[in-house]
Amino acid sequence: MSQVFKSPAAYVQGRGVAEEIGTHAASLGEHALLLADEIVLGLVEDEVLDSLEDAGLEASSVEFQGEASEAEVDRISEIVRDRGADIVIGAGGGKALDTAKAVRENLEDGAMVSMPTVASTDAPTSALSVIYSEHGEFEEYWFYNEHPDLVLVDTDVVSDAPTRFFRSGIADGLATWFEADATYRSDGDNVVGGKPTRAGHRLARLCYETLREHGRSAVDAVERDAVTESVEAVTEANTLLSGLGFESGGLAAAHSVHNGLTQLEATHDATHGEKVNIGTITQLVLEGRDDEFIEDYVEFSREIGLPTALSDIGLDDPTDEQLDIVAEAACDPEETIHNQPFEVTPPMVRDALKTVDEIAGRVR
Ligand SMILES: NC(=O)c1ccc[n+]([C@@H]2O[C@H](COP(=O)([O-])OP(=O)(O)OC[C@H]3O[C@@H](n4cnc5c(N)ncnc54)[C@H](O)[C@@H]3O)[C@@H](O)[C@H]2O)c1
Ligand SMILES: [Zn+2]
Repeated sequence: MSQVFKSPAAYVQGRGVAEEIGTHAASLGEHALLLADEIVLGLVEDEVLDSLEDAGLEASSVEFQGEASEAEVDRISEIVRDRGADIVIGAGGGKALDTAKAVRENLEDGAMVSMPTVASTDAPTSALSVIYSEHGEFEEYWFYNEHPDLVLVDTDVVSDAPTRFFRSGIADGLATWFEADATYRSDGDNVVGGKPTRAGHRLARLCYETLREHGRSAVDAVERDAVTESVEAVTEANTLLSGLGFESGGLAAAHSVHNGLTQLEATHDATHGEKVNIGTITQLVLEGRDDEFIEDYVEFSREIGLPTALSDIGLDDPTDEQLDIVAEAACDPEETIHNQPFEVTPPMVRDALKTVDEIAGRVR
């Protein structure tokens, strides 16, 4: 099978770049529709619509209801068609962006712009949506041929958002390296339909190194709504490097465990990245990493303020039956856990999850 690397056409990041969105989006179409929830509209709507209009585009907005579900995609697609828009701009967290990507698929020759207002996931750059039931359980991935035409990240907006999102994005980015490396070692498939290139693998490594080198002080800065060079570095790692790294590098156990965890309603208040961090530590245990390595990862997670115990993501005293549900879902034949360079079975995942919990109790 061939090696494949894919990416968005353009990536723009910096302080105040929301004001420039019109300049960057002008060549993509004629009528832009901004999709964002009430909170995010309150933050960026005026600025974005003004910038689009100043660049000669027609511009309007629609309120996102919060879940990246098939029903929401259908509802928004109809609004976009009614208005005759040819550019969909998703602004907000991963769910708003994933919904905007799915809506673009329903347009003929439509363009799509990702404008993450939190550096919480690596969703902005990818050509896929993670689709949930209307009640928030993971359902499936929808894959597309086209990437976002533009990804635009305003670091002033990102640093003003609650720090929890920024921490969660770091977790999503840390997982990228372990998953891309597992895929590389197993000669598994990446997410864009091929074998990983050296670029996909090395960008995942650069993501990890950037987060380990700048993560702590970037979190300190964001706690005070400050933008520093470390905040720029971590925003790029969480968004661009993690995005290219996971898609062209490949996913493995950490995200399958995340998907399994979403089966338990008790985890629904934990963010994507928070659940992924439990998935990463589970992957390290599955891989039989030595104690020092795992303890170092757990300690770093703590310093960043990321969950390391099941109770940190809402699972106080989970029963074996609950952990079996998670493990079964994580080992679904469609899951990326099978990119690990060894066979993974549900009992292995259940036992790794229990061990992760015990390690978290010991490593303080
Ligand atoms: N498609 C992909 O490649 C991919 C990759 C990773 C994650 N995901 C998906 O992304 C989703 C998780 O995304 P998420 O963690 O960003 O959460 P989210 O999209 O569920 O929620 C983000 C929340 O942050 C709020 N918000 C956004 N910007 C803000 C700001 N500047 N200030 C204050 N509040 C702000 C929004 O109102 C919303 O409530 C999951 O559905 C996950 O599966 C997709
Ligand atoms: Zn993720």
